[in-house]
Amino acid sequence: MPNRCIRPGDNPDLTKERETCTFDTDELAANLYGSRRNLERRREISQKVSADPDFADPIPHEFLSREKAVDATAKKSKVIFQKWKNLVKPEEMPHLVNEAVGIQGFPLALHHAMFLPSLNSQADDDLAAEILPRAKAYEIIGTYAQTEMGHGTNLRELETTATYDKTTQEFVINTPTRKAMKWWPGNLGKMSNYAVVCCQLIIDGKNLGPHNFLVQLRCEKTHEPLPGITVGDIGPKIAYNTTDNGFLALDNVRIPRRQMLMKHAKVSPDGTYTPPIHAKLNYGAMVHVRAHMIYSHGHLLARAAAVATRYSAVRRQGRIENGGPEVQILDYQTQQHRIFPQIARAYAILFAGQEVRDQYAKTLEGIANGQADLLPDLHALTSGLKSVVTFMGGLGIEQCRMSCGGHGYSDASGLPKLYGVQIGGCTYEGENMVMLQQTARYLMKGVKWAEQGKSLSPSIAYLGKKSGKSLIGLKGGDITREHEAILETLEHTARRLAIDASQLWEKRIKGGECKERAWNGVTVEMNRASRVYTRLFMARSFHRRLLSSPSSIRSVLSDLFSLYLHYECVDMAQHLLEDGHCNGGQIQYLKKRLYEDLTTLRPNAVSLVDSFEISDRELNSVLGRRDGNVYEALFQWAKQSELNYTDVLPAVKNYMMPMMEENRSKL
Ligand SMILES: CCCCC/C=C\C/C=C\C/C=C\C/C=C\C/C=C/C(=O)SCCNC(=O)CCNC(=O)[C@H](O)C(C)(C)COP(=O)(O)OP(=O)(O)OC[C@H]1O[C@@H](n2cnc3c(N)ncnc32)[C@H](O)[C@@H]1OP(=O)(O)O
Ligand SMILES: Cc1cc2nc3c(=O)[nH]c(=O)nc-3n(C[C@H](O)[C@H](O)[C@H](O)COP(=O)(O)OP(=O)(O)OC[C@H]3O[C@@H](n4cnc5c(N)ncnc54)[C@H](O)[C@@H]3O)c2cc1C
Repeated sequence: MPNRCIRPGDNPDLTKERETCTFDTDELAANLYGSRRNLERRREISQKVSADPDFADPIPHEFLSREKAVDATAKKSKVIFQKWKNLVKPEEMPHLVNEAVGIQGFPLALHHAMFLPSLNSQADDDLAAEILPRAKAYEIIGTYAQTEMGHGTNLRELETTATYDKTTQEFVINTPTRKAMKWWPGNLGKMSNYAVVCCQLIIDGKNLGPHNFLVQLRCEKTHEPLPGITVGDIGPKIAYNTTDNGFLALDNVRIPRRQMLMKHAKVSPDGTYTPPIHAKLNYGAMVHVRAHMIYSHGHLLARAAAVATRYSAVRRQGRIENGGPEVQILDYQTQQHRIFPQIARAYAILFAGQEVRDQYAKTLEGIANGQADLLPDLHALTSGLKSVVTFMGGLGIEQCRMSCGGHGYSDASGLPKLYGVQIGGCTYEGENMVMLQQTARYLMKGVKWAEQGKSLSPSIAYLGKKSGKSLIGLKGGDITREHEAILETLEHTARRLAIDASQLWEKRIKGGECKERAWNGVTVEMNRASRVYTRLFMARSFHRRLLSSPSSIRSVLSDLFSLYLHYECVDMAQHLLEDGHCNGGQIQYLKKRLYEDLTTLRPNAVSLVDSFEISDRELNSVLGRRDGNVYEALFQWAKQSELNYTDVLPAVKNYMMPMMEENRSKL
């Protein structure tokens, strides 16, 4: 079944790859994006962005200074949020932004990712009615300022205060120390004129913990900082350099009482405090991003896998047997072992990302109706997924980069930037080690509920099941039964690790340690349990997708799922072996199956990444271009380096030439 990416003039190796494809790449892409219509819209947006002169790049971003890159990004963002705003649906916006602007951030990133969601879910009706229409119409730009120079993880110790003044019915917002400055919030430095600022709420001298407040930072007319406000950019970073992550100090800035976000927690004019229905509803914007970043991080890995796979199909280097032409590097088993699991993981993450977004929407609906009972499960799942996916994605992108040899190290590959953006996710929205512990807290409760025979939510239902013997390798040639056997083994392992961690914790408590110190003595094991819980969820989610897929793509998805399961199990072999649930022979069997999967998937590798349906513009990689004509493109790309504007650089003229001249004259 030919892949529809084939076009005349393409690199012949890539064309051959696409001709040997065994499935309909459009069917898989439509399944990935939800429907044929969504796929068509995705293509339409890509084509229209490419054709819009307002989005044209005179030179690639990689060659721009930070200031110029920020400028170009702001210019394009204006086009998106004025000219294009009504041409796309909200759910198409992330694709439009990726396509038009790229992945390093843009002036309205935090406005969309956190400012609007905070206001939507936490502002009371009056404040929402006043501010939301203005924010949605982009009359103002906002961000989410929570992290401080001294505290990011431990929100209980944030130092910024909002002290209620009953006499004027105002909050006084203050930054008491240098390290209490807000530090890191995206788009805070230069773009935003408003922010949701997280402060300790103080009433009558009593600290009621972190709450959110809407604060105007800059004059709406001049954009100058308002009195009492010190604000700016924190400087260059590994990536996200078109984002103005910022600092902010507030010197006793007064805001009206109604600018506290009071949908859940409330302060009445006389200073009476009413707590929310769930203590952590103030943390809702973080759950929003965690729930959405899974999918977007899956897409980052998908891009890297697309670059590495296509490039490995056009790159020829060395021979496997003597004689004949040099081989495509994609034929080396080590190359397949590096790249194919990344393709499978990218699909797995995208599928899980879609499921968790749906779960988030349901939870939000419940909260709107006064029911927060789905929140703990969602918080545990998003915390685990955010941690596992960003780490897995970072490792995967780095594998893809290394698999492209020297050219992978060049910005022309697009891979270094992808890596920088991906690993940012290990830190933001809660450092991974910290978030895994949030998941572990929930697992520990789950273990107890299971012991007590209580009902368990779907994501931890496995904690209540009984383990049988692992049937890996004992299910004959039936792939469906093999998948089930592996999933059951993963369930056993996730359950066993959670129970072991719980017992280790209890043992320390019984030994005399307080709960918290005992916890710190077992967190490595706790986090291990959280990771396996998360990886089990991802495997189950992929399996659900496989079972519901149309027959036209069932076979290739099943091959991919097999590789995914075999790879994950070999990667986690230590956990499978530790309690004797699996034996060495079963791990050998899984490895053998994995190597078979590499061979099975080889003919479909290029087509599997074509089905990610990432346009050349969005991919932004000379090595990953759809037509595979990389060498000429590499030279054309390098010619644009600013060092090539002149043959003899001032740096050479001013320093190197005189040095050589002086040294020559000494002889
Ligand atoms: C154009 C359109 C674009 C659309 C874009 C949409 C999506 C965007 C996708 C990508 C984003 C792109 C760009 C954005 C890039 C970067 C943005 C980054 C932003 C930030 O980083 S914001 C700052 C984030 N900061 C953190 O995450 C801090 C981490 N720390 C914490 O969360 C907490 O301090 C803590 C670790 C959870 C501890 O808090 P604490 O109050 O001490 O609580 P505990 O005692 O540990 O727990 C008590 C109890 O509460 C439960 N809990 C904790 N948190 C939550 C929560 N958020 N929700 C629900 N429940 C929660 C916890 O489980 C405990 O429960 P128990 O039952 O066990 O008691
Ligand atoms: C690209 C980027 C964008 C960001 N955007 C925003 C934004 O828009 N708004 C905003 O408010 N913030 C933002 N942040 C800040 C980010 O949310 C914090 O950096 C993050 O929550 C981690 O907090 P921290 O920096 O205080 O790290 P720390 O907590 O100091 O972590 C340092 C180390 O200590 C460990 N550690 C800390 N506490 C524990 C614990 N309890 N148990 C075990 N280990 C622990 C961590 O695991 C880590 O290894 C952004 C950060 C980045 C990198």
